[in-house]
Amino acid sequence: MLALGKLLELTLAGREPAEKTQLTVEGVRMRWLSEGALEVRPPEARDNGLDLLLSAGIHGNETAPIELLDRLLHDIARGDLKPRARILFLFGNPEAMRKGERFIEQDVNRLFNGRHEQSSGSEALRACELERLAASFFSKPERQRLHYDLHTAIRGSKIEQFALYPWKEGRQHSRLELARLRAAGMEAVLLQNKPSIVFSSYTYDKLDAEAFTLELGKARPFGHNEGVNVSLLETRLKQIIEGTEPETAQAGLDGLQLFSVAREIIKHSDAFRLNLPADIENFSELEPGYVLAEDLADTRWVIEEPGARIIFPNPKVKNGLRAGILIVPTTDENLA
Ligand SMILES: O=C(O)CCC(=O)N[C@@H](CCC(=O)O)C(=O)O
Ligand SMILES: [Zn+2]
Repeated sequence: MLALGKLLELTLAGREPAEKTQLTVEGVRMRWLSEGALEVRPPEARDNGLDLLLSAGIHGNETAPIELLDRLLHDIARGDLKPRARILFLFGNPEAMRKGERFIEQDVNRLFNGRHEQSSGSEALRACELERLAASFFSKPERQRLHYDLHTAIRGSKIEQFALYPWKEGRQHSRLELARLRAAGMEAVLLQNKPSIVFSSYTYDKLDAEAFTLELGKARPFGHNEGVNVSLLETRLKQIIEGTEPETAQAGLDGLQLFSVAREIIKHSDAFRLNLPADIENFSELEPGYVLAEDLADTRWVIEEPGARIIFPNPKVKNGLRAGILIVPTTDENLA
């Protein structure tokens, strides 16, 4: 296999490849751009006009998505997968991946859309570099732009695989993209309703990509991901890459559950308390009247919304950041 197919090995070893560009037997050009960043370009005659950004390892301990991208890259480097799309593979936080940690000093996925400029340190620099790499990749006009930022969650989930769909003023969420996600195994989608500082929001908002964060299961160390079943997603990604994706019937969304954000729970101070068991699962329902969280100055987060559920509860985040999202079921009536 071509050395550049071993991007994960290079990244985990903190090594730069001797040769920065290589051609597969199929004439596919692989170009190492920077640590954890590799561009794949099909021969011009085979290029179908899709620019696909696949990122993982934004959180260094979320290894199932990293292993998935590694498998795809190996297949391309061996000539077993024959891309018709241009692809950018990104491993988001190499330093944290090497240490098996979510992040080192600060969460890279809270540093996009301008936030890295108000910060310092290696993770702020990395967020800036990821924005630059994505912007340069998505700078070609008249091409379709798609970004999947792959994650696994800190805790177990009543709904294992789901997507978060960013928001932008004046832009409608696409039914076709949701149908594609359903075919890729996603069981639910959270339709965001305000701007955000995560990577997929940056590529959606600033680079006009169709962009999603995908949650694929629970985070585990490398080699321990047999419980994370990514087979449907993997099949779909291979089809997208090879341009052989079957048409998706978009009318009914095939049972895909839709949610919207009711409220983001923001931790304001060290006095913040989240009144949930440590092992609570994502998508657990909370009854109206329940005091979910308390903070300084008698701030209380009381559930008011019927059908409310919690995702990503995390009282350990830094002050000023999201310590959970309260979501409610929604319908497909506003989809484009
Ligand atoms: O399990 C958790 O608490 C977090 C899992 C995770 O990393 N989720 C992403 C979601 C990004 C988004 O809002 O689109 C994150 O929190 O960065
Ligand atoms: Zn993550």
